[in-house]
Amino acid sequence: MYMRFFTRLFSAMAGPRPVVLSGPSGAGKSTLLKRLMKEYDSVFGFSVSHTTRNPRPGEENGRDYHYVTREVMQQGIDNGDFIENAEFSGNMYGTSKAAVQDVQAKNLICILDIDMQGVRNIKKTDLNPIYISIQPPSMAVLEKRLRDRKTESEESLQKRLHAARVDIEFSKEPGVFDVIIVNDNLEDAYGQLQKALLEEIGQVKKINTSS
Ligand SMILES: Nc1nc2c(ncn2[C@@H]2O[C@H](COP(=O)(O)OP(=O)(O)O)[C@@H](O)[C@H]2O)c(=O)[nH]1
Ligand SMILES: Nc1ncnc2c1ncn2[C@@H]1O[C@H](COP(=O)(O)OP(=O)(O)O)[C@@H](O)[C@H]1O
Repeated sequence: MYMRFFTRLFSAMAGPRPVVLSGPSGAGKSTLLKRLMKEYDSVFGFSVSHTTRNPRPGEENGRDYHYVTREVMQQGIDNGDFIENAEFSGNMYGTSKAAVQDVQAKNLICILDIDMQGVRNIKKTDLNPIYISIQPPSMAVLEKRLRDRKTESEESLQKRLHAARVDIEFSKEPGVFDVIIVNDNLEDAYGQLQKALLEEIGQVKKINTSS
C-alpha cells in the first residue's frame, strides 16, 4: 500500500516518460519532431544537445544545439555533465543532464534526437524513455533526401550514408525499439508518430491543465 503510493509519487515527481527518436541522418527525425512540437507545444520539450559541428543556415545556438568546441565539450564530459555522448560523422554530440532536466522541470515530455550509440548508452541509464526509430523507405530515397537537403559536403554525406547502413541493421535488432516508423509518406509517418504517443500526450495534457 505505502510502496505503491511512494512508487506513484516518485514517478510523478520524475515527470512523464521521455521519448527517444533515432534513425539514420536524413530519415526525417527533425521534420517529424518539429511538427510534433509545433502541434503540441505545451506537451513536448526538446532536449538541446551539444555538438562540435558547425551550425547550418537557419539553425540557432541554444535552440537546435549548443554549438561548442571539442575542448569545451570534453571538459563537460570530464566534469560528468553529460548523460551520454558520441562521435558521429567526425563530430562530437552529447545530451547534457541539464538539457533533460530543463524540460522535465516544466513537466513536459522530453524528446531526444540521438544516434544509435546514444540509444545504447541511454539504455544503461534510468531515464526509461519510449524508443522510436524513424527509418527511410530505402537507401536510395535516403540518399536523395540528404542530397536535396543540401546541408552536407560530399564527404559528410558519404559518412552519413555509411552510418545509415549500420543504423538500419541496428534498428532490426529485436527489443531495441518500441516503435519503428518508416517515413515514406510524411503524413502517414506523422500519423504513426502521433498514435504511438497519444496516451502520453493525453496524460500530460490532463496533468498540466489540472495544475
Ligand atoms: N548520441 C547522440 N547523438 C546525437 C545527439 N544529438 C544529435 N545526435 C545525432 O547525431 C546525428 C547527426 O545529427 P546532425 O548533425 O544534426 O545531422 P542530421 O541528423 O543529418 O540532421 C543524428 O543521428 C542525430 O540523431 C546527442 O546528443 N547524442
Ligand atoms: N516523408 C518525406 N518525404 C519527402 N521528404 C522528406 C520526408 N521527410 C523528410 N523529408 C526531407 O528529407 C530531408 C531530411 O529530413 P530531416 O528531418 O532533416 O532528417 P533527420 O533529422 O533525420 O536528419 C529534409 O530535407 C526533409 O525536408
